[in-house]
Amino acid sequence: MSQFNVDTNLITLTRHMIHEQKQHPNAKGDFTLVLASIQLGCKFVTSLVRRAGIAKLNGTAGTADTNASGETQKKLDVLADEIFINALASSGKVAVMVSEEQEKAIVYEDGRGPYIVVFDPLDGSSNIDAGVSIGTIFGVYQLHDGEKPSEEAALRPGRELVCGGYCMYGSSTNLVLSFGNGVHGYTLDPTLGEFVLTHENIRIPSRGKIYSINEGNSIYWEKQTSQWVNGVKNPEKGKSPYSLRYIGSMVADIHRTLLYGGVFLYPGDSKSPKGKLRVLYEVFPMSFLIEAAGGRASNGKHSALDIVPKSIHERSPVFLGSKEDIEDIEKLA
Ligand SMILES: O=P(O)(O)OC[C@H]1O[C@](O)(COP(=O)(O)O)[C@@H](O)[C@@H]1O
Ligand SMILES: [Mg+2]
Ligand SMILES: [Mg+2]
Repeated sequence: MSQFNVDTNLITLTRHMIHEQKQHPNAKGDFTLVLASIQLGCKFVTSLVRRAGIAKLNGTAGTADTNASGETQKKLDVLADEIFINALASSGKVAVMVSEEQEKAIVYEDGRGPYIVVFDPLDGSSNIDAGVSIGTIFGVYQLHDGEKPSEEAALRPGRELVCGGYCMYGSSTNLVLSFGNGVHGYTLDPTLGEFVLTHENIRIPSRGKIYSINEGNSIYWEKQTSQWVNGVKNPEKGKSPYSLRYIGSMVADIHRTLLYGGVFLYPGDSKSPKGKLRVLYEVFPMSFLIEAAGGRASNGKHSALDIVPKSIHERSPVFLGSKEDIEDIEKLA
């Protein structure tokens, strides 16, 4: 801190990465480049989100196209996808990309690598036009020694992630990530253009007071979900019921869950037995963060990080949050 009460020694994500790189004498800086490209993507998307209404970037993309999950694409979905693909490609270190908005994986067979990046370029699309928080979700894997880049190479359990995170475009832009040991949050200083460490070592409370689920689907729920939700709404005498919070942007709902505790649920139901959220670029990175923060990530039966996806846009039910709450849900399976 300077004599004028200005922190002249800010810990930024870039600085953190350089520090991490120095801890590994054999590191060539490849991962630092990948993360620099993710940071660039997040800053670029921030600038578009902030100007979306003025620059007429709200609304659908205007094509008859839907993405691989059959959802109509918004203009910002398409732009964010292009931004991240270009940024990651220019790092020269990403051999395989899987995006929500691309039907097939993008595979580079020109010897670049060694990373695989899976991402949801813009999460919470339905909230874009209302100015509600949205985000980007990403996960990074490393190709095994001698492994050729391919779409199949991305079909690995979430436990093998080397990094998982999200960027939330809300009242501020927050980048939250983990390399497996601890979860840190950085806030974009719009004047510096840098992500500054603001939330060091985030730990999720072991039990929460909030449940987060699309309750409009309750007529379709399976017994496990109905029983647990009914339980927290109608507690035994002397205990308070849980509060309901549901934004409808996974990034924003998980951000709150990480900071305040509680649960975020997108279960399977009779309408959609596998739920809605996609394993590779929604369930895995968020599960990785939740578990690294001391919480529990489940598909209702076992850790969501142990799912082995068979296709890149596969879905899974997901139950994320405070460890004791999620264990209670698993006991009802
Ligand atoms: O409207 P629903 O069915 O409650 O679904 C909400 C969920 O869908 C999502 O918007 C899906 O993400 P995309 O916007 O990336 O397709 C999640 O962010 C959110 O948790
Ligand atoms: Mg999403
Ligand atoms: Mg999306």
